[in-house]
Amino acid sequence: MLRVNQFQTPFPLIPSPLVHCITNSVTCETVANSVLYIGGKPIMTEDTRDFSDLYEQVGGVLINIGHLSEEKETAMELAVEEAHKHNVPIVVDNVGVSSSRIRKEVANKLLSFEPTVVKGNVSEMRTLCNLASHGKGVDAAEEDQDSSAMKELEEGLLALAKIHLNTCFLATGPSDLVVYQSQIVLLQNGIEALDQFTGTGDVVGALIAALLGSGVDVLPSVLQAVSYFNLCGEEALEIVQNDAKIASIREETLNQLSLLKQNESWQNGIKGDWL
Ligand SMILES: Nc1ncnc2c1ncn2[C@@H]1O[C@H](COP(=O)(O)OP(=O)(O)OP(=O)(O)O)[C@@H](O)[C@H]1O
Ligand SMILES: Cc1ncsc1CCO
Ligand SMILES: [Mg+2]
Repeated sequence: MLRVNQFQTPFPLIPSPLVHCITNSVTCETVANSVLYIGGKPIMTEDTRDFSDLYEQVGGVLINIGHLSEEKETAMELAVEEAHKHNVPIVVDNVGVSSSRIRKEVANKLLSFEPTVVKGNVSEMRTLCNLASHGKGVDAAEEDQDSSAMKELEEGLLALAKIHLNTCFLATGPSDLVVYQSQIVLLQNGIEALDQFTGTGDVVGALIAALLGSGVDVLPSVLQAVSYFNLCGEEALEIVQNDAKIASIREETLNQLSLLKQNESWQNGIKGDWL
């Protein structure tokens, strides 16, 4: 069992981290607001002329490959270089990597920069491990979520983690697999509805970048950001129970991002195990 008080709560985020996000325009606004709701400061820019000044202030960076273009690819590489120069933690979200060769090329190039965290849903992370993936577009497939597929993914991520010693790998889904060096954790919070509206994975990536940006260590940042988001979903379902329309669950999950952290014992709800 994961001991819930093993890690100090990261909230309030002090100092409030500036989180530079290069992300997709589908969920850009939701991602920016989510960073604000948990106490960070988002800035969404892809104009490389901003970067050298900006990185004097940036605490964490999110690179989400959901919407690619050649210009964006260049911006992503420059942002990662600036981040390294300034010792800024980097989160890479491999959105849609199972669905096109160019996304896989970009994902592999970004991985070679040794990001702090590399994430995706289970199908996306299978692609990164060179395992067969049934992911469709930006969504994961059920076939990639059964126990034998998860075991295979665990082994694939362990092998990647042996090569990339400074990178923590996160595969999200009904259970979330976290592999960092030789440590493996399986998290179990969340609700099914979190896979029924878009951008939940994008938000989780931004929350991780915010926690890293306020100085939280790598493994606690990943475990707490995923669990916090999923507990917000659980709270939301309780609140809207009698009106369980998907957009209401979405809205209440986002409301909970600013509310749940006011409960000092929010971590008591975390479910997970070291494997
Ligand atoms: N069936 C489920 N049960 C519980 N939690 C879930 C479920 N599906 C997803 N989640 C949670 O929702 C969050 C996003 O996971 P998901 O794997 O759907 O990301 P994603 O596919 O990258 O999302 P998106 O592309 O829409 O941004 C994670 O915190 C995950 O734990
Ligand atoms: C639907 C979609 N397409 C590209 S990015 C995105 C949002 C989920 O990440
Ligand atoms: Mg999803």
